[in-house]
Amino acid sequence: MKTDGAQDGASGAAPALEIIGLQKTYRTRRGEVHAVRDVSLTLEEGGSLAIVGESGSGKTTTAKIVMGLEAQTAGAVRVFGAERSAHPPAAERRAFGRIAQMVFQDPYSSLDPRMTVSESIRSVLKLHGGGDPGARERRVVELFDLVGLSGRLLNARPKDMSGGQRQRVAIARALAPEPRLVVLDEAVAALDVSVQAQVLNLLSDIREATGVAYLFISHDLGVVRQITETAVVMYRGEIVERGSTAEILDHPNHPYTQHLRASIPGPEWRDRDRYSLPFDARA
Ligand SMILES: Nc1ncnc2c1ncn2[C@@H]1O[C@H](COP(=O)(O)OP(=O)(O)OP(=O)(O)O)[C@@H](O)[C@H]1O
Repeated sequence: MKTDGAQDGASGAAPALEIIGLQKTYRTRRGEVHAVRDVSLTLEEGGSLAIVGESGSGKTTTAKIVMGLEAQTAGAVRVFGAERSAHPPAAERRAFGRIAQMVFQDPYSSLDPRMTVSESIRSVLKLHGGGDPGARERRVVELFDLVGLSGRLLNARPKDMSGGQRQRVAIARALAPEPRLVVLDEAVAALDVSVQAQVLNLLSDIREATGVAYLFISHDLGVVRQITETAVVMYRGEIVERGSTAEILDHPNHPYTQHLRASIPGPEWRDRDRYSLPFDARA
C-alpha cells in the first residue's frame, strides 16, 4: 500500500474500502480450499457494512486479507483509495494501522494479560506516535470516557474485568490511533444479549461522533440490523446477496439468506428451525 496515497484518498472521495475480485485458496494436504471466491464490495467513507454468513463462509478470511494478516490469491483491496499490498512490510503495516484497526471476538486473547488495560492502550498510542507521555495519559482517559468505562478501571488487568468491559477496552484500543476504518470480527458474539446491545449502541454512537467506517462481520442477522446500513451475505466463499440491511432482512431473496433469517428468534420463529440441518444450496 502506498501510504501517501492513503492520505490523499482519506481527504478525497475514495471509499473507505473497496474489495475487487478477491480470491483466497488455501492449499491443504487434503486439497484446495476456496475460502473466498470473487468477492467484490464497497464500503463508503463513514458507512457501516456487514458481512454475514455462517461458520466457514469466508468472512474472517476476507477480514484478515483487508487487514494484511493473510495474502490474497487474487484480487485487490483498496483502503481510502490506496492499494493494500499482499505482503506489506513492517513500516507499511504501521502506517496502515493509523488508518485501519481490527476488533476481534475474544478480547481476552487480543489484550496482553500482563499489562494493565491503560498500559495496553498507551502502547498502541506510543506505536502510532501519540504525543508525549502526558498527552498519551490524557488520551487514555478520553478513550475510556468514549467507550463508557470508569476511570477506576484504568489500572485493572483484563482478568479483573467482565467480558463487556474487556470488549470496551479492545474497542478503545482500536480507536486509539483515530482510524478511519474499523473491522469488527464477531466483536459482540461472546457477550450476553444485554451487554451486546450496550456495546452495539456504543459502536453506533462512536461512528456518529467520529465518522469512522465499520466493516462488521457477524453470523447474526439480528446484530447486523442494529449496527449496519448495508450488508453482503456470504455462502461458501461467495457473495450470494447484497443490499440494504433492512431490505435483506425483511425480504431475503436468496434461499441461503432465507435460511439464515429463519434462525433469528422472532414472531415468526419456529422451534423446528433451531434444529434444522446446515443449509446446503445443492440439497
Ligand atoms: N489457514 C487455513 N488453512 C486452510 N483452510 C482454511 C484456513 N483458514 C480458513 N480456512 C478455511 O476457509 C474457509 C473459510 O473460513 P473462514 O474462517 O474465513 O470462515 P468464517 O465464515 O469466518 O467462519 P468462522 O466464523 O468459523 O471463522 C473454511 O472452509 C475454513 O476451513
